Amino acid sequence: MAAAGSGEGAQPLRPPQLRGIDGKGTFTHTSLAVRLPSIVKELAERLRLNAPGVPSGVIDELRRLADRIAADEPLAELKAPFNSDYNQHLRSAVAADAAAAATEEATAAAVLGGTKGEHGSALARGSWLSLPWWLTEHWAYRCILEIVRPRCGDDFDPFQWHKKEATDHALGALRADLPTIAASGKDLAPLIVRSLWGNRADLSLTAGVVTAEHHSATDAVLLHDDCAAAAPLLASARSVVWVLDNCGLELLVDLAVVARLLARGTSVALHCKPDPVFVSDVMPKDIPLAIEALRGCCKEGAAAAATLESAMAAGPGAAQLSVLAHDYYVSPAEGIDMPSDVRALYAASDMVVVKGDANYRRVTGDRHWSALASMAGQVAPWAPAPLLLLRTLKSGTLAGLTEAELSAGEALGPDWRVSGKCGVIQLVAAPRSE
Ligand SMILES: O=P(O)(O)OC[C@@]1(O)O[C@H](CO)[C@@H](O)[C@@H]1O
Repeated sequence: MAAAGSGEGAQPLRPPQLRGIDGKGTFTHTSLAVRLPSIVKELAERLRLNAPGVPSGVIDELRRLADRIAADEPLAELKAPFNSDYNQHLRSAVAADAAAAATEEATAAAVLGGTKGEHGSALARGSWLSLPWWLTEHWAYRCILEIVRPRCGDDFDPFQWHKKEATDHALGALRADLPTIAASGKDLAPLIVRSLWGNRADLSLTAGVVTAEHHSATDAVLLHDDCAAAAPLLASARSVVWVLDNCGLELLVDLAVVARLLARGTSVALHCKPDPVFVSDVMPKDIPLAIEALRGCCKEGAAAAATLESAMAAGPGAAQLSVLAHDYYVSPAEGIDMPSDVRALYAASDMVVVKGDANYRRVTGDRHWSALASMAGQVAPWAPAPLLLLRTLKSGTLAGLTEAELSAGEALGPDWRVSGKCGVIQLVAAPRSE
């Protein structure tokens, strides 16, 4: 087990983070070597076709970025002032890997009589595949911003066409869902389950191509279900932080569910990304657009939109809706290292709903936990409030399962952890520290 990344000495030991060099054939390797370059290439192509105002130099640079990732080049420090905080993450990771590589090399040399340790020398590369995936994936989106912002403007969202398309595609499924969501009663379990499966419809899984394939949950497998404990806790919550994930069906369903919470008197703070990342992740400007889509969808959508808007304007004493975009959510920081202001907001709420795969990876630190590791005891004992993790499995990190759940997952075939077919509803209720 490796020591905690940037944490202080008192932190418990944690397993290593996922990396492309975990091996050919691993999802992490394929995701970095193939999928990420295709996301960037697809973006370049979309901008060429959809955004005539985007200079051709931007398109060319995006293509070159895709090639650099595919060629597993070493990461270079970012240059734009808005990216300056990120370089510290890179420097720490490179320094930690250089130290680990030196140890591995020495061990391999001693054990193998002078032969170099392959993993050790790979670790020392400081490249897309060798550095922690959690860092390199964020890095790719910072590089994209560094290419587009100077020439397209600070507010330019290169994924705006993806997001619009995902929203348009979602309307049919949404129309079918909204009456059920609007008619939900005291038991919030069905709303929790609906919000979970909204996370299947995600664009980075399909490398930026919008499909309707994941809009239905009929073939989905709920591997771990803490609804029985989570639903009453959510029902009694006075204030909830809701960490959003993707635009499209997921955001639309989540807003409809949030409208139900507001109608019950629960205040909700929506937390989202300040910058465009992971293709379709929600930024503040996407929320009014989603509310408009809800309004135009059907009468239940219009009612939800009205509830959301009046809660945004509500004063003290009424259920309020607020939106916060925080840099934490676009940084490669792990949950254990969350900034103190985010920690305080979590601690002041009765529950934090954490949506999706990437936000789950942040909670686990994107580490190689045993799937049987205890969420509250080992993975996230630092949680300042009960966390409700609603995640479809689209990447390797996983914890908090029972032996039976692990066997059930394994019985589904080799890609059960990454295919988006399985979901988990996990309540992480570590003892509160007050
Ligand atoms: O957070 P989401 O939208 O659920 O999923 C995002 C994500 O799954 O997309 C890729 C899919 O494998 C991963 O890099 C990343 O974690």
